[in-house]
Amino acid sequence: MSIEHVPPAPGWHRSGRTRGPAGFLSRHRARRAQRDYETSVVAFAHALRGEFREACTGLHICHYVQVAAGITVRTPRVGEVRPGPPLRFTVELLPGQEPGDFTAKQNGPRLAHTLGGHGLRVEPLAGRWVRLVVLQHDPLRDGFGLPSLTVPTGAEAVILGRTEDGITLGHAIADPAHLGVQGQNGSGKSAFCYGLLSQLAAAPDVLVTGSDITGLLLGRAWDDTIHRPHQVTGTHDLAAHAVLLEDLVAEMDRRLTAIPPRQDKIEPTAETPTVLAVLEEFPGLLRAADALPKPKRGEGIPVGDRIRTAVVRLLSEGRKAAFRVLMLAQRFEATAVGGGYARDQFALRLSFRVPADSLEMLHGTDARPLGQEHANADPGVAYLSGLGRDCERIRVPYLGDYAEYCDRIATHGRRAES
Ligand SMILES: Nc1ncnc2c1ncn2[C@@H]1O[C@H](COP(=O)(O)OP(=O)(O)OP(=O)(O)O)[C@@H](O)[C@H]1O
Repeated sequence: MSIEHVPPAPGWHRSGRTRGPAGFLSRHRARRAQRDYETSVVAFAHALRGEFREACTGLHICHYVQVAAGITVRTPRVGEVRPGPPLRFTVELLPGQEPGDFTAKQNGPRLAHTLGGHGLRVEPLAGRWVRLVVLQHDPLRDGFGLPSLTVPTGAEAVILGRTEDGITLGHAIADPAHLGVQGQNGSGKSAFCYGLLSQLAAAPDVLVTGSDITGLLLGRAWDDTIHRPHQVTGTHDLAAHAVLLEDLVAEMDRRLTAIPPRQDKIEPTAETPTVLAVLEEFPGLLRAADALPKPKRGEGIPVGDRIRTAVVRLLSEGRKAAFRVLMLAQRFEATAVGGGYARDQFALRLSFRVPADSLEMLHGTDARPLGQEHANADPGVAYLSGLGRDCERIRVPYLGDYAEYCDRIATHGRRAES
């Protein structure tokens, strides 16, 4: 059985006022409707307490207490109940319990299903009290569009996605984290990056630079913007990718030596922007560069090695110089992304649909239980580690088709001041 609260009749308000014409009869009806409503809320709260208690017992979110008559079960006490939607109620944790106990080990969806919802969000309140919010929909299943918005500065958070408990997550590119994104063909990596870059395109203290052998994420869409001269695309001149990355390393070194006294990092400004180095399909770039004829001994360094060295330096030393790397790959295998050391530098990691072993490779053993399920994830559903949160699945926003991305960059992309 699940519980349901029937909302009051249209025109009625909790305050007791109605929207109808004034007069004795309507006041009488309003008072009666209010009484009915209050009675229904009390009955609903009573039913909810019973269901919640049973669910907690079933899931062992309870204490077993030995009394003279045998063993009795104590469950967290329910306080205020608001029928919603969404249904929310406060709960006092038992000694030794944590807010996370309600969502650990699949407890969240199980509790929510008992209470007639889809998922559960836990919001810590004061002391031992928490608020439980029963979500009606599956936030991962419901896509959400990305409005045409941009951030005014890299210090402001761009929208990353929506969690299973319905919270919208953001991330400021000025925060010291490199981003690693993996996913099979068609899993939604590019669409995610279209959304991310379009939100950053106008910020005066962000420069979107990088290498893109496909020429779709960077390149033509950015023509006429201030970012475009700092982007290299295509496979016709692979050495140009190495040159760009080496130039970025030189700029990083210049910044590191110019850090003002008593500071240990560069504060991004319009003159010294956060440099977002996008590496679209990086393993593909390395493969293509490694396939070039090797220079003879003493005649220079192979292009692939130059790219690897530059990227490892950006990853390991770039954070303090306001350099951020956004690397995309179908699979974050150490050899494919410049080594295990390079892979370890990504503080923020997102996996779109990938086989279970790839998921574990990037996110560690914590991700193992979700491996099979995530291997069949819909496009736009990603597994996320980082941001100081537990690993979780999110639905990333969808801006629309590629033409929409081009339009947004053309509209918002920062231009040189004339
Ligand atoms: N967030 C999303 N919400 C809904 N649908 C999405 C989302 N992201 C992607 N899609 C759908 O999935 C399709 C493939 O997405 P996308 O091109 O971004 O995948 P990809 O991982 O970049 O693949 P490839 O490696 O081939 O470029 C899109 O055309 C779109 O229809």
